[in-house]
Amino acid sequence: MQNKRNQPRVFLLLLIYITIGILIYVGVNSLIGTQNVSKIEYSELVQMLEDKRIVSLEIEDSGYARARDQAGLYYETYAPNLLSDQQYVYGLANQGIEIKYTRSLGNSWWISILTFLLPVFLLIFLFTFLFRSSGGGANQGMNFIKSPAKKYDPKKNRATFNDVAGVKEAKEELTDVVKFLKDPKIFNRLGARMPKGVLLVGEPGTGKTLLARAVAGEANVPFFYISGSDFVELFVGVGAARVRDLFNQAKANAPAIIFIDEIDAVGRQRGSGLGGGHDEREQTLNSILVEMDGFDPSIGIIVMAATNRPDVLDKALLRPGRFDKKVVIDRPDAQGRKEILKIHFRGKKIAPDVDLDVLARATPGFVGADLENLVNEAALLAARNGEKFITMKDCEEAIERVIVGPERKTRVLSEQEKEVVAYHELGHAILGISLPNADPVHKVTIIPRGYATLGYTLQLPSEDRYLMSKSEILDDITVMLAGRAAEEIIFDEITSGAENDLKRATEMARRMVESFGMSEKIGPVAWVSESEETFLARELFREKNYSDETAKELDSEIKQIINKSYEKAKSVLLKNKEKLELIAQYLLKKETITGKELKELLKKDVDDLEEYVESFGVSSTLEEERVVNYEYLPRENNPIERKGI
Ligand SMILES: Nc1ncnc2c1ncn2[C@@H]1O[C@H](COP(=O)(O)OP(=O)(O)OP(=O)(O)O)[C@@H](O)[C@H]1O
Ligand SMILES: [Zn+2]
Repeated sequence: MQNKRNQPRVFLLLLIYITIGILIYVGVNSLIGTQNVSKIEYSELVQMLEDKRIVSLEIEDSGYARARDQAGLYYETYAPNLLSDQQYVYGLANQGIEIKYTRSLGNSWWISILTFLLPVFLLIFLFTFLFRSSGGGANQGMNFIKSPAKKYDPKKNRATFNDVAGVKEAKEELTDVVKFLKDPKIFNRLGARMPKGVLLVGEPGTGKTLLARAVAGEANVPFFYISGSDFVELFVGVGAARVRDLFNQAKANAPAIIFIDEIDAVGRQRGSGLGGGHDEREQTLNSILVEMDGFDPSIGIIVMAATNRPDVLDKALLRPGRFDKKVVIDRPDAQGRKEILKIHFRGKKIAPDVDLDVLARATPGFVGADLENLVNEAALLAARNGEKFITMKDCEEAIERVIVGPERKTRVLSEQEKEVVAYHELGHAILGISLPNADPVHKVTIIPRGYATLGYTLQLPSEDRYLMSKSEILDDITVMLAGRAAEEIIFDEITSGAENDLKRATEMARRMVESFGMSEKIGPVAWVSESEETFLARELFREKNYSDETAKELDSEIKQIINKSYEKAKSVLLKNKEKLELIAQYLLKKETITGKELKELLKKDVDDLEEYVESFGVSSTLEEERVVNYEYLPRENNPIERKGI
């Protein structure tokens, strides 16, 4: 957002140098040199010499001659023969004319430019050198070492947790940080160790910056903001000096929060830059590490950093004592989006037909920034149409504008697509819960992420596993196939959405048969030699160490494993079909269900479940919402009183 801010400053400085150089050069030249010189022909010079009007003659090695007459006026002409014709010059000297030979520089312009550029470059070099060696940076009085960090005073422009919605878990995780900043001493007395660094991980626009500001606001401490891309500077060493300065500023204002946005811009794995080392970035990163190790946590400084690429970060950043606390900020679910919309509709005039539930449901995949954008667009549309209130129609049009807008990276699904995704994901999740050897289900969501994933079921193994038993692998395969199975059961039609599932399941089954020796019919034989282990190698060489007959057998075994697993998935889902349908309705409304919740839902009998799902998010909340909606309106503008809107 505010990157590259300092590059222009350096260029400006350079420009000033050069301009001053030119001015001085031109000025001096015109003052001393050419001021009163009149150009004359050689013959005129000879005439003047013969008339004895000339008192002195200056002959340049370039062949130019400058003469001064009795009145003190200068004349210049090109007279190369004065260089060679020593006799003539000697004669002139004898007449009492002062003769001077000089070296010329003045007449070749590039040489003149060089003569003033050289000192400029020297100066620049000197500056660079100073930056590298200037220790504390802040006190050196040089302005552009000073970190461009923006300081937010907590009193002005304060954000609190009330300004951030849809990130309940993240807020909960950060309450400790707030408590710590409010009173660092208590924490120290209790011997509790606070993290020095908190890494906020989330996609762009999910509110990482806002959340960090809210932490500062809640704790009532100053907030120092800088973006990783600000550090990327022209001169080596500036970034590192800025880091030191930033930390010094924060320490002087402690307790405080330092927020480094886009930390991946400087925090990428070292030595991974294309074309070898990236000195400046590495130095900056190093100085961040040094500063984080250096300060005493008891003074109350928390370094927060935001990224959407935690995978590329240098491992050193994530070590204990650095960014060892990680807070993930997901895209908001329907409820979260409704709350975010509420925040941004605050203080705006909206018509009673605006239904936040409907808007929230129509915007899966939207992040906070998108929703803010939506509200702004709607307000603009209302203004353009000359309306007094933002209507539902404005909002709907605004959604479209945001969707086609240049910044959005995800697509919004149609109602029907959403339904398919819901059943598909629930298929995975229900099997994941029902099968004893499958990995526990952490959550199911139909919130799209990027173009590629429409929804996903997150399974987390309960422990790190190095060995997998046959029944575990079989259950895994069944879970993978259950998405497709659910689609088939419900819609009697299958979609392309299961492509990746099928690939993974088939690959797993192939390895069972060919590498793990887990097929009863074929027995404990590894049919794939080591060099062929990888898929790529198999594709490339296609040479087998078994006969065609064996190949057929292997293929049929693989097919059998897949088919059996698929039938198993189908039978489990068929047994739970009613529940599947009810829970799918629930998932469509809620968009994300945790594994724990899903387990409990599955335990309910069908009637209870039906009641539960139907009562979710209907009438009561809608009514509540209407009341809240009206609250946004100043009383005199309340549309209830103003008929005809
Ligand atoms: N959870 C939220 N609640 C309320 N408003 C939000 C939320 N998330 C984002 N916004 C709005 O979107 C704006 C942009 O969010 P913010 O800059 O904090 O996102 P970010 O995750 O830091 O994005 P980036 O990675 O692009 O810096 C915020 O100023 C706020 O108005
Ligand atoms: Zn799937």
